[in-house]
Amino acid sequence: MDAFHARGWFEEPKPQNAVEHGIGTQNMLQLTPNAGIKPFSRIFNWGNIFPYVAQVVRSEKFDYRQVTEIVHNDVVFKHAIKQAAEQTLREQRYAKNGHRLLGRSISGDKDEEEDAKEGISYQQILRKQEQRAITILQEMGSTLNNYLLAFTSWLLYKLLPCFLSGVVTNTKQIEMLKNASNRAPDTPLIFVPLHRSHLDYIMVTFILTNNDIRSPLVAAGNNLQIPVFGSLLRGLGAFFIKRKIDPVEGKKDVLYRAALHLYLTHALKQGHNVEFFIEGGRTRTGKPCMPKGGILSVIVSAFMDGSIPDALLVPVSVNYERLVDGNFVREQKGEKKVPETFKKAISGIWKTLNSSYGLMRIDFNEPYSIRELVNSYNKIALEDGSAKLYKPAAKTLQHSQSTSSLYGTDVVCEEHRNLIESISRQVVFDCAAATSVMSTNALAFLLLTRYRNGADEQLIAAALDDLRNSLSGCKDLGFSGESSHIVAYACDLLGKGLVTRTRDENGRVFIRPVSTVESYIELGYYSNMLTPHFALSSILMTTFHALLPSTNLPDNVADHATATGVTRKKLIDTALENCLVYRYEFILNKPTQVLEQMLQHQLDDLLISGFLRRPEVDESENQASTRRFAHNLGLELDEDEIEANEYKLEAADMLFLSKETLEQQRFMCEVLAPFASTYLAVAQALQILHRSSMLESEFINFVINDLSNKVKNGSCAYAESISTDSVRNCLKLLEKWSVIEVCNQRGMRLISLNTLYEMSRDSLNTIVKKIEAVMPRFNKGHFSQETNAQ
Ligand SMILES: CCCCCCCCCCCCCCCC(=O)SCCNC(=O)CCNC(=O)[C@H](O)C(C)(C)COP(=O)(O)OP(=O)(O)OC[C@H]1O[C@@H](n2cnc3c(N)ncnc32)[C@H](O)[C@@H]1OP(=O)(O)O
Repeated sequence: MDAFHARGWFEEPKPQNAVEHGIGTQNMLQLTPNAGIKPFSRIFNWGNIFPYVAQVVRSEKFDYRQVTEIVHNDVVFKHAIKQAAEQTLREQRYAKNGHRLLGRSISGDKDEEEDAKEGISYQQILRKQEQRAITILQEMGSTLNNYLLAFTSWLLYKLLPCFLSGVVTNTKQIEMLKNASNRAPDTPLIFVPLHRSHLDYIMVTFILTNNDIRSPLVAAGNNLQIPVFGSLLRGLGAFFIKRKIDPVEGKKDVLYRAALHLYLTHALKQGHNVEFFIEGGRTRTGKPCMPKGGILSVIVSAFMDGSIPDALLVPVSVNYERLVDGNFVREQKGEKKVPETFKKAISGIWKTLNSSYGLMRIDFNEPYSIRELVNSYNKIALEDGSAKLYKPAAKTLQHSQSTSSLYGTDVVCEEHRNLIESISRQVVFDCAAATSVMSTNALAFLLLTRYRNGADEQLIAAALDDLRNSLSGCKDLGFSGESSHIVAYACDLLGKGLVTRTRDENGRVFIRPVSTVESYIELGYYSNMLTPHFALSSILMTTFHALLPSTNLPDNVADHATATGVTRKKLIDTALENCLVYRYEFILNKPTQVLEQMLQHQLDDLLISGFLRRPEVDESENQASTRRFAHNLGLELDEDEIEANEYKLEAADMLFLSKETLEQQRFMCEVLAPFASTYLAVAQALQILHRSSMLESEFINFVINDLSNKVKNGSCAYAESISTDSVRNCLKLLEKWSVIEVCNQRGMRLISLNTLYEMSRDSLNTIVKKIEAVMPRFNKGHFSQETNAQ
């Protein structure tokens, strides 16, 4: 194992500790930058003997101000309490009298008399709302303090090495953050990590604290408010929020919204850094989830209304060789999430301490300035001439509601929504793109896309070499060294539950995935880290094969070559449509990138790599472009000439199958095939909604059971297609396409077919066909010919 290198770490392999420092990266578990600093130069430096104690004692202490009191005294909060009381009063009157009395004023003497007769008291309601406001703030507020941070930090120095071989980060990135916070101390840092594990937020705070950067307040779901741990997290920076902000769909919880809005705004004003998980929870699939906009909208509003001069959004990428919190297989199979409890937390910690998870990699990416983001959004809006410009308020808004955030006007204006959505998609895209690929990601990806039935270790190592070549320059690799060693190392980390390694009588090692549904789903989690990177190529390859005419053309067809090719335009147009199928599954481009251009680039790359073939035309590229130019100008040509030219143009733009790379093409198609299978199963299941609506959860269970049966009887080749998350994403797509309607009845989501699809079976078949277009044609197309030939 000593030849294996985690990137930039194992320059001088040491058997006792697999991690070595490399250029630019550091193992944070071994770094105690403050330990060697003597407070008084003449005194004996005990820091050299107790480096961890010295580190935490000597690290910089900050003034972490409490903000609940400030929020409580804010006039806007008092106004929100009144608003909430009036809302309740109206509801109570409605419950007693129906809409007859809805128009009544809140506090006229006569109305109060009427209310008293019906047993309704506004003053009592107001007192209850005041009480509720205090409870909300108490439950929300963080009690971040230096002493608890220091003690926990010391404990982590001792405990983390028990189960992690290292926490790798780039020291330049830390320097960049320090400089940013020193240069503009009144500009808060907003850390936005993609969420994989509970260790994410622990490590972000640990690294910042130990590098003398202000620890952030972290938005934590209130399901983590469990005994003991809840208070600990609160003292370490957590401020608790409801995961679903409005308990009743369609009715805004104004008081809660105001509390969260004001808590965050005042925290930023008081100089706190903030961290939040923009996906709203840990990814269950290994690939990023679609972002949520609530917290970000408050931060942008704080800049807009002049509460803060700017804020720096720091996208944080986190990855693990082996996920510390176990896996999400149960949830993907449709079983309910087990709630967080004290017992579960303790047993989780115990299990973690007794296991080995390899390396954790954490990257603090280049920050975005909110000010700059808003400016560039405005620039685009100006060029477009369509959207409204966004301008920060001329002076601080102190007593009015925001017009653009959680607590504000009833409808958040569309421009603001677009701005927040663009920023959040940009951040998620960047975080995902900057996430380092770990050895386990690479191995799982190869096993699932190429060697589902297993392969010789040397073959997998050669495939890993290819993968590393194809990733070089565009993805950061969290490992280095000989591929055969990396494969063996990754197998060990994934463990016997996921992959088996057997040696035959000739001493050759054979590696294969364990063939259970659970192991495929878990391998899918590791593999999916790479899936977004190959998604566009996979869509292009799948679309190309779907568009290729039948393989059984008789040889006497007039122009065989043209008949077995696809025009570039047709390929791009159809691929664009297919990209839309995955709109809730992947963020395929940044808001600043044009998807069509990205597809064109990706297609050029596929051509360069020999996945597709260009025609061998009998004219030079120069001649072709002149012809194209003339065509575009619509120069005068006679009919025959036009026809001949168009034919030549089309022939020059044709793309053909490359028989030499069929195997690689198949691998590329395999990347998205499991998602396509899930989507197809959902589309096919829609018919059970005919003339009857169904609870969304029941429908999801139906699809998951259907997929499980298909996997069992072999009609679905991908056990990892059993994915509740992808079923949900597909339902969002169908809702967007107006195929289904989702309505909320007393907190339960009911789905039914829209009228058009209810009336006509043909329309439903069109949807099935539209989704079938993203299924690779392994059984009908050129791949099956290749298989037949073998
Ligand atoms: C030394 C060592 C120490 C170590 C030890 C450290 C430990 C230190 C702490 C531990 C800490 C634990 C941390 C755990 C990790 C989690 O617990 S992760 C889960 C919790 N965090 C999050 O969810 C953060 C991201 N989520 C959000 O921002 C969500 O929007 C919210 C705020 C939760 C609300 O979600 P929701 O109820 O689903 O509602 P959503 O559809 O998002 O919209 C709500 C409103 O936001 C606004 N909004 C939404 N989208 C937009 C938009 N695009 N534009 C404008 N406004 C928008 C609108 O006002 C919207 O209301 P409507 O106008 O639609 O009615």
